[in-house]
Amino acid sequence: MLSPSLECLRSTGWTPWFTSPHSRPSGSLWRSPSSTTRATCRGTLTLLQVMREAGVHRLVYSSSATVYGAPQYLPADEQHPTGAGLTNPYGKTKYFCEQVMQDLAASDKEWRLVSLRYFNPVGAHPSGRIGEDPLGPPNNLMPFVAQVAVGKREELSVFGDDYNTPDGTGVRDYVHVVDLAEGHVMALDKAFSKSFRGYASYNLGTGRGVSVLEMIEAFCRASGKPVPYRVVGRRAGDVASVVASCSLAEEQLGWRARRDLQEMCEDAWRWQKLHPNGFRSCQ
Ligand SMILES: O=c1ccn([C@@H]2O[C@H](COP(=O)(O)OP(=O)(O)O[C@H]3O[C@H](CO)[C@H](O)[C@H](O)[C@H]3O)[C@@H](O)[C@H]2O)c(=O)[nH]1
Repeated sequence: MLSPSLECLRSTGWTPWFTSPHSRPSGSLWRSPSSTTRATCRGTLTLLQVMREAGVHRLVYSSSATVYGAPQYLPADEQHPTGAGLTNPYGKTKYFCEQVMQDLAASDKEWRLVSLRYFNPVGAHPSGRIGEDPLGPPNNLMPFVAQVAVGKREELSVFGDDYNTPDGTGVRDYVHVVDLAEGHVMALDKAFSKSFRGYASYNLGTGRGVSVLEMIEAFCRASGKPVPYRVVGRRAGDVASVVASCSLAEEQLGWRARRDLQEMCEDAWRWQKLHPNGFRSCQ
């Protein structure tokens, strides 16, 4: 099983490797906890093992703000405790993988491991040619809102309006996928910088909290379409608010999110409008 990957790593020589965040389950964060654990943990452990065998020691890792669980303070910086009070199995797997990488870096000075803690990636490429194409009903907020706006779904279920937030709905730190992509380029520079060894994690967000209702409003403005919604009960594993402090990424990677909520909605809408059936519309 390891040989093709090993060959691939050897042939690319020094190229660092990313792990995909796609090990996130497509349904609820609680669905199939064993397959989530298998995909995230086994995938990461296998990759690290193959990298070591191939003599490749640089990695930019896709982690998640879920490692902070229900945050004890906001905005959450990288010093915020991780692993305590994790609210779903996905968060536990990301926490575990971060711990493994820290141990690895402590045991062998060759490693240069950069973990990026994504907050809530949304939006699409501004060309409208690359976007999110969930299989089945979207689990995440923005793709669901986009599918309601384009008429594929009747209404959005808002999961709870009794949180301790300004309008009672969940608050998240949404970050444009192109900003996120740029963060990876900066992280690569870090992994290759002469002064860096070991392990480091960085938050990638905007530092701005947006509620579910604010997101609906912004999307209606960007699309010119109505987004009917109905408030239902809370979703298991959700927390009230998660907002990033991104000053470490700015200081050490030179990265800062530059795109605002309106741009996130406009780009997501362009993709959705041009490709109502996702990549199947491209054929
Ligand atoms: O149909 C929906 C979907 C979501 N929400 C609400 O919208 C907010 C955002 O929910 P998402 O599912 O879009 O995102 P999460 O915050 O649950 O999870 C995301 O952020 C996490 C970090 O905080 C992880 O990175 C995870 O992989 C990523 O999907 C939450 O308040 C949620 O309750 C709804 O009201 N209705």
